[in-house]
Amino acid sequence: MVPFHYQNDQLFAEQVSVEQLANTYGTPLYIYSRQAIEHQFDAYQQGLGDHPGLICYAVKANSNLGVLSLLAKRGAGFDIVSIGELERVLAAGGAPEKIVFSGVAKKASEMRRALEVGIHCFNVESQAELERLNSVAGDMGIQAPISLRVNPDVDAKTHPYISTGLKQNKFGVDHRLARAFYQRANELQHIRVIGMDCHIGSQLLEAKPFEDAVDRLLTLLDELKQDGIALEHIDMGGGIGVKYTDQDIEPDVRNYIRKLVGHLKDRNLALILEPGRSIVANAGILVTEVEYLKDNGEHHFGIVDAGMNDLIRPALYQAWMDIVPVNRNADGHSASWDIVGPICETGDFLGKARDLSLTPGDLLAVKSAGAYSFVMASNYNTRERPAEVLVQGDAHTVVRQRETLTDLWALESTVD
Ligand SMILES: Cc1ncc(COP(=O)(O)O)c(C=O)c1O
Ligand SMILES: N[C@@H](CCCC[NH3+])C(=O)O
Repeated sequence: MVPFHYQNDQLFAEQVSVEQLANTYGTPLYIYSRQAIEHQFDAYQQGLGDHPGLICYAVKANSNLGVLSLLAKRGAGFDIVSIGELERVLAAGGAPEKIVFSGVAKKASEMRRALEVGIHCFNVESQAELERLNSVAGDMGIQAPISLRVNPDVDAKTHPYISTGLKQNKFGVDHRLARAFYQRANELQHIRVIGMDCHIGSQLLEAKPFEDAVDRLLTLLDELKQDGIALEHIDMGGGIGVKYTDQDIEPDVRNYIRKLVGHLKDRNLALILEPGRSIVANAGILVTEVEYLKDNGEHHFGIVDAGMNDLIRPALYQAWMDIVPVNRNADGHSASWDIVGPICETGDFLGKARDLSLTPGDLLAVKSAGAYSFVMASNYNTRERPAEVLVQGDAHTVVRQRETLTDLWALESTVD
């Protein structure tokens, strides 16, 4: 599935010209391909096959209602980390009983709402959270279904900011303390223990860390059996990486899941997964227009109308994201360009040293911008966040309008 491709040197999103979309909706502009999202989600379902389980899309990766609603229609469950994400999923038509709730800082009000709507399970991340949940569920006279997020202390070999399964990370409960945690949870009147969870990090390109984590969890499951605690599911989180650079080899989703399912054979355990990036990253691009070219003899700057406020991954994680011309035929000045934005920060770049041929007015597309891109955008420098458009075949729909300037200060007031 190649959602973005060239026809006569013009970039297309499915069957729609990207230039046409930019002319219609303006830039900067996020464009998503519906087929690409569905294709990736289907790969997860196919990997699962007949094995009981649930693919809970990690809402944080791209929480646009259009994206959530198409996944809900496809049968997806959802992994959420806040009441905001919960309400978004419900607003998009997601089924509450297919929601798992992760996150280290759940408030009592968030727990109450999640219990009220009847989510599938809380991925509890600490002893203190467990006690709070027991008390909230107790006040409501019900039981809260839980899974413990185990921190298996394995090195996911990814950027340190997006590694989550090491003992120095704030996530989950140390695997050495997990058995005692389960024993305690099992004694609590308003807790129903149903699963075991882990999520070791994001943008993982190797299978080994996942395998180490599965081994740790299965050992723990066997110990729990000895304690008379039988679980219904194991949740291996998200984390499968995507190809950003030519050196990246993207893991095969179906094979990965089939392998996982193989580990669970004869164990009577459903498999839950929480993929985010691998479902949406390559289904999106950010389109930006070149405003100015600037050259000091040593450095060539292509100054574009999208900045770190629109797409922060390069600035925050030194992430490399491919930048391509929308019109490959454009006659421009060829050089090794730093593609920089309008924000007053030196770290405001989308890419450095990119061999491109540029003229002011050209359109560029930043690829793999469907995940952790618009969701991390801000209004820094009082800039409206971009519009988001979903393409399906030759049709296109605005799934989020561009903000207007007055939106930006609508909640503020002046003083005398
Ligand atoms: C608990 C949890 N589940 C799932 C995900 C989704 O991860 P990814 O987008 O790498 O698939 C994340 C983000 O890293 C997460 O924190
Ligand atoms: N925001 C990160 C991923 C974070 C994963 C969330 N646990 C990125 O852009 O790569």
